[in-house]
Amino acid sequence: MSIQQNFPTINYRHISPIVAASAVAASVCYFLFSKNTSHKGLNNIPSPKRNYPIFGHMFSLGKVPAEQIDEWHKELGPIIQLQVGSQVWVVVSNPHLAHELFTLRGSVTSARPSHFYFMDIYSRGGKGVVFVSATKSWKMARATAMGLLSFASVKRLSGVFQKEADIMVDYMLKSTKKDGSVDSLKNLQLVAFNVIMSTCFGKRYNSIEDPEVVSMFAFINQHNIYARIEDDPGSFFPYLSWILNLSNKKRKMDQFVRANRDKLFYELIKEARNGTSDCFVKSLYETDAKHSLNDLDIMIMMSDIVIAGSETTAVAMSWLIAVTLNYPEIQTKIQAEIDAFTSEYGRLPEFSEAHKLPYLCSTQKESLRYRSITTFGLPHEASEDIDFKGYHIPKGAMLIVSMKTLHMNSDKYKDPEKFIPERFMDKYTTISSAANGPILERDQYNFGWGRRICPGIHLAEMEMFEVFIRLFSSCDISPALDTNGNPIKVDLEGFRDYGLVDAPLPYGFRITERAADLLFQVT
Ligand code: HEM
Repeated sequence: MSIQQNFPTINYRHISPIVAASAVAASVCYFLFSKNTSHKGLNNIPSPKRNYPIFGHMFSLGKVPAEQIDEWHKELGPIIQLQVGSQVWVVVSNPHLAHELFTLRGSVTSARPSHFYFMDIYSRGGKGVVFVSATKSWKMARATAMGLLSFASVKRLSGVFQKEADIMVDYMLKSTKKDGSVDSLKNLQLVAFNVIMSTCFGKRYNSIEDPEVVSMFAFINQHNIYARIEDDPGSFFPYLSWILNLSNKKRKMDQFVRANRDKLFYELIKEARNGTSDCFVKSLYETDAKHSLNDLDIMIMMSDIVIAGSETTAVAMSWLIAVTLNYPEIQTKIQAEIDAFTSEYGRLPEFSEAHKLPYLCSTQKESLRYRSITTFGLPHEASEDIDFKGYHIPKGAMLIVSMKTLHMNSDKYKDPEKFIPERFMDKYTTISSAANGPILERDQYNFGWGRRICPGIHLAEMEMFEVFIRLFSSCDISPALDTNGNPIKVDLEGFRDYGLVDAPLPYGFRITERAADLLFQVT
């Protein structure tokens, strides 16, 4: 299992001796010359022992930081402070605290921590939505993204979701016949990617091996690598910024982004503008001609949406399938619910009728709760000193949520280690309205908080709904078989670092058509 921490990713295997040695030297200077400030009347946030000079808690975080942080929360409570190099991390693990910090105090907690690659190279000094601080330009980009991804706008895309889901099911059926099983992620990645590409550029691909898809994933993969500490030692040890300046890494990063991301996206934008399909690019250039985004703003926004919107949804769907393979009764119940709908209405349900499928919708919520898509969401930053519930949070502190601890909170969720969709069945709400509603009614927290809450939530929710309706109405899924013909259990405990997200460990599964008398024929 790999070590994973989002934005920036710390992968200790990638801390070279030169970075470590320079960190020691630089941080000694930092400690000698930095001012010691006190904050009258305010308490220090509880902080774990094993805080070593220079590196702070960096190496105490262990191989799986989420698990160590979970332990520290059990020992010290729902808010803890860590020192990681020269960075201060404030980690919260309680829904109410997170809500107060990120939503109610959002005016001072909605910045993003500075990271050289994200800010200077990828976002060209602050353009786009995801990786930039809470500036005026972010506000404008975010408002545009919110418009593109609004419920009304996404609802018009249901045909795209349905078509991609049908193609996926058909392809998986053929692959199971041919190869015996299908991969846990690849087909879901293609659906999610095609949904985003159709939405943004009016373009889809037949295969994940298509050269353009390969180039896109290669770009995203390298993008995730540049997020690691090795590539931005300056944010952990400010005195190390010179390393980036001296080495030609900055130039390499810049060349990489221009030669790959910019080239790819400008080409896609050109095609979309000349094409006939309705898509975000067309709408930005034609319908909303009054908006004040320029070509570079639009290119970076599209890149943000592709990066934020494809792997996340694919991984969420892969977790739900993984759980269903280990607990076959879930599939039986979902199918019974869909069958009841189709026999009453003579057709498959639309997303607007999701409330008539409370078990499927609750399973989606429970799957997101049971296995979080990210370890820590995306970090925010304190843009000024904050007095938070009698604690002092220093300006510049990185503010993160411990998703695992939050989703395994036994005050909020009874028997949190168990997969129980029924826990959400007493009151139907969509995932998006729960996430944007009162704190007590939130079902899970994967989509973040406050002013930075995920604007793609409607798209993600509708896409997942359409995929599961199409998959479970016409097919049965079952685990792959070993060489003796025995079903292989899926490992739900481990996860693999998939850039911004935590994916299930690879598994295979079979999909077969349901018996003809059960099958509702899609026309
Ligand atoms: C299961 C699917 C998804 C999950 C779990 C997810 C999760 C998140 C999280 C945790 C954040 C950061 C929120 C914060 O800072 O508090 C975020 C931001 C964002 N997401 Fe998603 N996301 C998903 C799908 C999508 C999709 C489908 C899109 C676009 C089509 C999208 C676009 C964005 C954008 C643009 C942001 C940046 C918002 C900002 O910084 O202002 N996401 N998402």
